[in-house]
Formats: sequence, structure tokens, C-alpha cells
Amino acid sequence: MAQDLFEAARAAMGRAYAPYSKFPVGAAIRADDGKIYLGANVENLSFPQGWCAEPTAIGNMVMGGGRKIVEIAVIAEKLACCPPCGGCRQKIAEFAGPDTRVYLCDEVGVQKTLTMDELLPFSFQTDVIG
Ligand SMILES: O=c1ccn([C@H]2C[C@H](O)[C@@H](CO)O2)c(=O)[nH]1
Ligand SMILES: [Zn+2]
Repeated sequence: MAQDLFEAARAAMGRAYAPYSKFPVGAAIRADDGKIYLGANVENLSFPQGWCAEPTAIGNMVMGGGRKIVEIAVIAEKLACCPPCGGCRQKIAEFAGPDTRVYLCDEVGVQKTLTMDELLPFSFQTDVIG
């Protein structure tokens, strides 16, 4: 059910630390352990040191014991639909499969649903590392 994930992402957005961009973003991951993990963007006075909502949620997932993203919802206060940035797409892909669902939300609900393969086609993959 995407509705609970949307509501979790909206709540996470409320905890964003975005005093510089004033662009709060929230993310919520449903992981393979059935739990929901939250994230928000965390900015810094030294601007490049801030980070996006998605890696906050990924870090919380990993530390909470989740290892796979089943679905993820992203919401930004000031955008009807906030597609994850390029770096975040790669970070999500690390823990996703091609069919992982990505929900782009506004304050009312899910506005667009994509698969990971649609969000990051022709992604970096190799079997010579690891
Ligand atoms: O995928 C994205 C793109 C941007 N932001 C944040 C970073 C910054 O704090 C603010 C403006 O770029 O939005 C995210 O959280 N996720
Ligand atoms: Zn990002």
C-alpha cells in the first residue's frame, strides 16, 4: 500500500534541516524486513557538505537491518513531483532491483509511479568488482 509510505515521507519532510535552500525533502523506504525507514535532507553552512533525503533514509535502513528497498516514496514541499537527483538514483539503485517502485508525491499523495529501471536506465553495472 503506497498510502502509508506517502504519509511516512510527508512526515519525514517535516524533519528536514534545510535552512539554506528552504527546500525540504522527505523520503520513506519500505524495506525487505517490512519496516519503513525515514529520511530528510540535512544541509550544512558549507553547502557541498549537505546531503539529500534519500541517503538519510538509506542509512537508516542499513543501520536498522534492512538490506533491500521494496519501494520508496519521495516528496518535496515546493515541487508537485520531485524526481531524485542523479546521485540519489545511483544510491537507491545499490539497494534496489529493476522492479523496485519509486513514488513521486506531492502533499496530497502519490502523483507518479516509476520502476527503478525507468528512473535509472542503462545504469552502471559490472561483475569485475566485488
Ligand atoms: O534528490 C534530491 C534532490 C535534492 N534534495 C535536497 C538537497 C538540498 O538540500 C535541497 C535543494 O537541492 O534538496 C534532496 O533531498 N533529494
Ligand atoms: Zn539527491
